[in-house]
Amino acid sequence: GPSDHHAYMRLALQQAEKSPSKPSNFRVGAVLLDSGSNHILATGFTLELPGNTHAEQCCLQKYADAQGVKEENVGQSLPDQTVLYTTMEPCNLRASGNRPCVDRIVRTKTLGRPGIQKVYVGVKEPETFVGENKGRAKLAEHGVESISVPGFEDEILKIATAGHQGVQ
Ligand SMILES: Nc1nc(=O)c(N)c(NC[C@H](O)[C@H](O)[C@H](O)COP(=O)(O)O)[nH]1
Ligand SMILES: [Zn+2]
Repeated sequence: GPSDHHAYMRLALQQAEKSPSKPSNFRVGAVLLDSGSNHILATGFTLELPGNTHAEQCCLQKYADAQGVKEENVGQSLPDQTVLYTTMEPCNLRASGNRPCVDRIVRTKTLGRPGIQKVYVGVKEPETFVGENKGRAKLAEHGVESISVPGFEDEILKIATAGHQGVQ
């Protein structure tokens, strides 16, 4: 129910606080969850893993590692009712040119596996780096529902932009 969504978004926010601040990205936290059993599959935060990684990407990579598969094939190992909580909506374009998380999420739907069914989002991505993020529509096209979890916007953005120029 709604209180569960708040609890998981709070957990994602706690992950974001672990992220080192960097002026060229946002500090984001994410939680990969089997909503059928309420078992947390993985948590992640921006830059947790080496290689300019995103929070959502770290969740997928960590779970893939635990399952002994490559991240690109992680969809085959995800439980039937997998959802993702992320403090900021998944990126649809990255200034670095690295593979966006929307593509990584869509890629989990493969070989008849349901992959990530829903993405619970704390805030939309600010237009700081790549303009308007239109990833929600792309997720919807591929059957991934995006659901807003309100109430944490100020905290999320404060954490996300720590270390940015001109932010107190
Ligand atoms: N949802 C989300 N999770 C993250 O962990 C993260 N860092 C961003 N940030 C989005 C922003 O658009 C990109 O951070 C910049 O476009 C720079 O791109 P890189 O991060 O260097 O690939 N967004
Ligand atoms: Zn991303």
